Amino acid sequence: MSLLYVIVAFVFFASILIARKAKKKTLNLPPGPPKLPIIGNLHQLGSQPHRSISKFSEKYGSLMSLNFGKVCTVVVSTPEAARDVLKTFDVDCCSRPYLTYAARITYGLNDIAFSPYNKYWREVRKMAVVELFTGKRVQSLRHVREDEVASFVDFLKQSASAENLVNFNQKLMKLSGSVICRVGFGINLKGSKLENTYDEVIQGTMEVLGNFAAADYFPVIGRFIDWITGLHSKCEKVFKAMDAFFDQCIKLHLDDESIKDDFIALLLKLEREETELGEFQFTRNHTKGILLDVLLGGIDTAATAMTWVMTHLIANPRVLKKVQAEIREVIKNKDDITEEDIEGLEYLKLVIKETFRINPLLPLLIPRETSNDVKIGGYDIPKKTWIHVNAWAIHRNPNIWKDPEVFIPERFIENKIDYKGLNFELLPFGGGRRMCPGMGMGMALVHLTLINLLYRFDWNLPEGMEAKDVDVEESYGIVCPKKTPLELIPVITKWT
Ligand code: HEM
Repeated sequence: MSLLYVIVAFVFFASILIARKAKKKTLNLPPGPPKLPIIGNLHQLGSQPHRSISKFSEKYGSLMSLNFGKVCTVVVSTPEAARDVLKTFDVDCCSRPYLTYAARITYGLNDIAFSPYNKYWREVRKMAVVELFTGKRVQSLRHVREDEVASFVDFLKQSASAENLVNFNQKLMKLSGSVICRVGFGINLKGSKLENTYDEVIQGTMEVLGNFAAADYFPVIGRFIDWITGLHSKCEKVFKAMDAFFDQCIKLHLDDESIKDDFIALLLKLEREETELGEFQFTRNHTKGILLDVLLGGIDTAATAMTWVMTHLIANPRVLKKVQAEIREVIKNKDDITEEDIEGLEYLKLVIKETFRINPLLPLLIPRETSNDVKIGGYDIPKKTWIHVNAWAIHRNPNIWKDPEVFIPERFIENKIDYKGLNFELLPFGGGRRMCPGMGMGMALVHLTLINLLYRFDWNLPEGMEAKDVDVEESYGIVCPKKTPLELIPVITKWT
């Protein structure tokens, strides 16, 4: 009798497997390069996946299939295909894949950026857009940006007097971190007990999330590999440090109820009011998950964007001269530079756009996952396929951009393409439902800082170096920074 059960079970499972295989065979999947058994195309990613993938897309087209271990992915690399994914079929393509270490660090996906597309995400994203990232809130926090930029300018004056080199990668990260800590956590980092913990938390989290995680691609054995490489224990260590950091920041708020205007105060209010998000009630873990998004989303991005703008300006003296002339003409000896001043600075806006085109900070955005079977461009894309939108490839497509490798802000004079999610040719903030909600906040700091840097100071390269020697190579991580630090000497001017 029991043998009969075994045979029936065997026939049942075998027929499911055969049916699945048959279905897969009849699917019209996007084309892609040949794959190796088990690892698929992982060996072809290289140290800069956005670049290697772009090369394959030139051969296989705007929608291309790749396999990474057990994961099936589709890479999107033209504006038309990006429009399909981010607009026409956005609702089917806007979930996120389960990433093992992101899940741990976000308190079980209780955040916005890594949460799958579900009722919780829809509610929390709505809350964030209405409460945390509104234009009004960005405005109300301008005094923080102005204070921090002013003390950065003081630091630059001292460096200029001593003719010291300033490491932009490092110093702009500090500036951006100080702003986010005040805006998000209500703490003044400088000289505080949390300063060292903060460095450990930020760097550690970026490293854990930027590392290759075998667990995401190979069931069972992947976790073992991560355990051997030390990623697992590193993640646990970083998680503990981060959790302790959040607890200390939250305690400061609970001890002093007069702290009202930052993100923690707002999130604690939602906890107290027992706000409902979908089927869930807003808890401390949600507060911490969202704080993590603010740390990750807010610090590296703005700092790296400013470093890239300065890098391209130094490498292109003609553009630097032109943008400084514009700023000095518009600001005209006004000492209190404000964020509104960006309005009159048309050329600076073009410089920033061109920087985002040539160096999108997240070249493959954040991976998406289909939540239904979907047909795009005549191809079948099954449920649970990962989708990478290769913004880097789109930004360098020679059919859209003439001389795509060259830094030419003037290309945007006639061309009205913008980065606010409506033009699929330029996607530094992504697009569709998952588009970056912190764009206004990030850009406010980028604008104010750049106006100050370019209005008040001239900039010299280190002794013996010329503009043509400036290295514009990027390295790969969760955000793509300049590979070698940008080091410049500030020079006092009559506008300082
Ligand atoms: C120059 C600055 C910034 C750039 C270039 C940038 C870029 C991006 C990109 C490319 C995405 C992925 C979009 C997608 O998957 O389609 C994203 C998502 C996100 N960003 Fe930003 N970002 C910036 C600033 C900020 C700031 C200041 C915050 C918060 C304080 C923030 C919070 C987020 C969050 C929470 C998400 C996830 C959205 C979701 O999945 O629903 N970002 N950002």
